[in-house]
Amino acid sequence: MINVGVLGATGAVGQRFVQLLASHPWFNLQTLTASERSAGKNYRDAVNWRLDEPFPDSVGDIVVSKTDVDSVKGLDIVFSALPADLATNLETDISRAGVAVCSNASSHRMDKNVPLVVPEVNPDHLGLIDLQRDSGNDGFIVTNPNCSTITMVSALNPIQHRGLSDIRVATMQAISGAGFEGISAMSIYDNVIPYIGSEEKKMEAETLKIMGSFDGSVITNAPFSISASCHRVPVIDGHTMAIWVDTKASVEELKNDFRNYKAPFTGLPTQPEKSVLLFEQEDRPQPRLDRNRGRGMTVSVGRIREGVRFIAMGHNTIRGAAGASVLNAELIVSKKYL
Ligand SMILES: NC(=O)C1=CN([C@@H]2O[C@H](COP(=O)(O)OP(=O)(O)OC[C@H]3O[C@@H](n4cnc5c(N)ncnc54)[C@H](OP(=O)(O)O)[C@@H]3O)[C@@H](O)[C@H]2O)C=CC1
Ligand SMILES: N[C@@H](CC(=O)OP(=O)(O)O)C(=O)O
Repeated sequence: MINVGVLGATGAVGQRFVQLLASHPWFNLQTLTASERSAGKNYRDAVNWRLDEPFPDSVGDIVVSKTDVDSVKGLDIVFSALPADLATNLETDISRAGVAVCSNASSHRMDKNVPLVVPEVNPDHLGLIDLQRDSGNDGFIVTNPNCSTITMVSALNPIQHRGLSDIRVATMQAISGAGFEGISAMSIYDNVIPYIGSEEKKMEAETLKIMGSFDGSVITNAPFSISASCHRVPVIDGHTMAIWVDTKASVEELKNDFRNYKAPFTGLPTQPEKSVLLFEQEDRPQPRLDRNRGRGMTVSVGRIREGVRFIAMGHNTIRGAAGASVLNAELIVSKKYL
């Protein structure tokens, strides 16, 4: 078994990590950290469990640790669900202490030697781990993208080989993306908020890195332009987006690409049967009906029309956050980086 911990284990993403790791077949969840407010309490007393899934009793007696390097030294992997300002230095320090960090936080995503990975899209970018290890330290940082970015690149991946240019996207993002205390009911009920801080820049920059090519030493950005407009809507979980792409391929060719798409690997425990699912019905996908497909790991697409325009939707705290990080860790193990 591989010994793992979760940083920020009491938060919205942290609870998803705990749910996914409590009975994971490869990973032994040993350490849970949070703020000084929670440290020293049993996890069951520290956490306000807010997921639909039942609280995993097997981890209830773990005593929550402070979030520092000493608390996680000796673990094989830590999963980070920390606020980005805290993650910046701490993730670096933890990796320098010899621990592999699989992070959800945005702090290191665009660092030159840090892989920003969606396993189905750019597994080869894990090669950057070797460059991080050039300094003689076994630890490293691997990141997963922003939740909207993950949904979009997962949906573009099956059709990227057609040659894409001038990508435009308009998102409709769930409120769980802002964290448990992130947005008040008075702000979002009966409303749409046409602004999510830094989200558009992240979608644009991260997509070009992930869909770019890696030659063993540097990543060259993907050769298309991308323009994003991001909006918060009153949905609990599941980010939906309308995507426009310029391509010479026909609608029927693109539908066949989605129908025939297979992930480039098998056998990872968190991998869904279908990473991308094409809906033929004209009113799907919908977040309430489709976000839990593939245990929250399937990205659903539909309404592919001339233009070319289509809809994509993914569970933002599973496929878009904790599940993405756990799948990255499984890929890291399967590729023998650990
Ligand atoms: N991939 C993606 O797109 C997504 C990424 N995220 C990212 O994941 C991270 C966590 O987000 P989310 O779960 O929504 O946030 P929450 O606010 O729900 O949780 C924050 C967590 O961090 C802990 N924490 C807060 N302050 C401190 C501190 N000073 N020292 C130590 N621990 C602290 C909290 O502990 P306590 O309970 O004790 O206060 C809690 O466990 C963020 O970086 C966010 O941007 C989020 C959603 C999707
Ligand atoms: N900003 C995203 C969630 C998030 O935290 O993104 P990031 O991991 O890029 O900070 C949302 O609100 O839906």
